[in-house]
Amino acid sequence: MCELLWKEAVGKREEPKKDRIRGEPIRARGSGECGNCSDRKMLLSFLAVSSLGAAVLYALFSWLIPAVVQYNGWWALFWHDVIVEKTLDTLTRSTRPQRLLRAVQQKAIKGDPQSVISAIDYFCRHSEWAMNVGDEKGSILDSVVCEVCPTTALELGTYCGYSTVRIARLLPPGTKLITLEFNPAFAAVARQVIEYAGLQNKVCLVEGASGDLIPKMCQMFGIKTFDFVFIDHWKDRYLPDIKLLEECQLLRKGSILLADNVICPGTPEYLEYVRNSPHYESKYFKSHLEYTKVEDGLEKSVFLG
Ligand SMILES: C[S@@+](CC[C@H](N)C(=O)[O-])C[C@H]1O[C@@H](n2cnc3c(N)ncnc32)[C@H](O)[C@@H]1O
Ligand SMILES: [Mg+2]
Repeated sequence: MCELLWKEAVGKREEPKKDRIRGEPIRARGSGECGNCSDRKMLLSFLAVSSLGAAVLYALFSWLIPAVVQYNGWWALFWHDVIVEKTLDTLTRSTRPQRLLRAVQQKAIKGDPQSVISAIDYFCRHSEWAMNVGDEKGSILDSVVCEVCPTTALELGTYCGYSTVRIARLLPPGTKLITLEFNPAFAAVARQVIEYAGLQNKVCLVEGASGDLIPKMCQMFGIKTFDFVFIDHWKDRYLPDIKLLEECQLLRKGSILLADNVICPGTPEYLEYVRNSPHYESKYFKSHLEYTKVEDGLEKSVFLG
């Protein structure tokens, strides 16, 4: 009986092939083992290698990459702005500003600017990083706007309208914020974000390049000088554009310039200029690159005339 059961159990295995001349079983080449043993060994090594690979990938994505991009500015921008954004754009067939707008429409309360700001910050901390000034530097921006209490205000670089909403919600009645954005797709999203926050009457979003629009401020809006300018467009434009504001006499004694990202990605020529020019008194506010732990800050410069 036992013999029968044993045959039943092992009988289905292939008989090892035998050497035709010597009649001995042929062993698996090189290993000194039978074919089945070597298959099992291969399977085990495959499982070991793939589990090791999975563990390495897990460590990479759950720990190493987040740690590196939290503390290294170059990697943070490359990871969030190139790798993640392009991948998500391709996978979701939408753009980051469109995804950000959807988050606002789903999470924020219409007509409530604070809820729009919170919805964007939540989206950027939990779903996708985006190049808004962010909550940490945003509170410095808020305090400067409150201190200046401007009657004329200009923003260079709107993107999705996050800082526009932050500034406009604090403006005294009757003050309009002029914000410039040269990317039509970003401008279209920003208009919807500003309208969702109920601030469309306090903001004038102009589509176009700062270099072309700054000289037209008087002609377009009858503006003589700006009390407050928030500078947050492409970093190589900071210096030429404040020189343009000076040339067009759009700065008065006491006008305040607040420049974002002076450390990361950085604006060395601009900093050198405002810190060494006798026409400015400048102060650095240390903070972090939006939604990371990388050092960045805002430079507040008072125009002395
Ligand atoms: C860093 S984002 C602005 C972020 C925004 N201030 C915020 O904190 O929510 C910079 C924006 O400036 C725009 N920009 C860059 N150079 C510009 C220029 N010369 N004129 C107008 N817009 C510009 C870009 O298209 C981009 O949307
Ligand atoms: Mg910025």
